[in-house]
Amino acid sequence: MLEELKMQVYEANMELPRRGLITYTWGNVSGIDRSKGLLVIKPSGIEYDELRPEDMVVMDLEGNRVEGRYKPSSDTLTHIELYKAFESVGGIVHTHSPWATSWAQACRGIPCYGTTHADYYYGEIPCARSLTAEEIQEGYEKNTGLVILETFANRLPGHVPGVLCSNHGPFTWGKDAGEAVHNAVVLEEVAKMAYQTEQLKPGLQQAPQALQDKHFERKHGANAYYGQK
Ligand SMILES: O=C(CO)[C@@H](O)[C@@H](O)COP(=O)(O)O
Repeated sequence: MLEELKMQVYEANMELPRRGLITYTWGNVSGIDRSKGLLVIKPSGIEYDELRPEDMVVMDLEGNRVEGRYKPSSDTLTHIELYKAFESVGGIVHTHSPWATSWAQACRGIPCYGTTHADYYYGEIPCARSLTAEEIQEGYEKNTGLVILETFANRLPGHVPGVLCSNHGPFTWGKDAGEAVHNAVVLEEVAKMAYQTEQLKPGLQQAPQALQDKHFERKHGANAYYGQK
């Protein structure tokens, strides 16, 4: 079942160590088939160099395993909350990539200091609030998804394709698993640049709004013209 999606999700997972976003098994990628209401996700805790396409786990949106010999990623219920709320999203990534995770551990959103950021993320990349002790003890992974959704109450997931979870790490998404990985790579680069920018100039303001608007619009707006559009 879902052989093509399994291959896509497998390849997207394997891109994480190639891009230096993963140490050991610290991350996961999923993709969804909306017509079937099923998602495919990496199994939990299996070393990347042992992973095979057929090891990907098929889940329904209620959190039941539909196919696969392994247990799914421990973050599956977070992915499910995001898929349920963000209808345009087709792929999700979670990593502990060090620069993005450093901002998450500082419980800080990443300000938009330049056009690299604005080309992909419109405005600050937010940091979701910390979970309460009760939210951690009961339903932790689902609640991680719910606080991300709280953070997006007044944001569009298509404008800001990622978030930081306080004291934890980043989640990113996209139209499919490959685009979600692309956005994870960009987030890591932008997190590094923002840190270095603040070292060079503490107290800096975000990039001018007109510049942020121009760079986001020319790639993603109704009249986008970046590349071969
Ligand atoms: O946050 C954590 C562990 O603290 C997980 O995201 C990470 O180790 C990946 O777990 P899975 O192998 O996907 O279950």
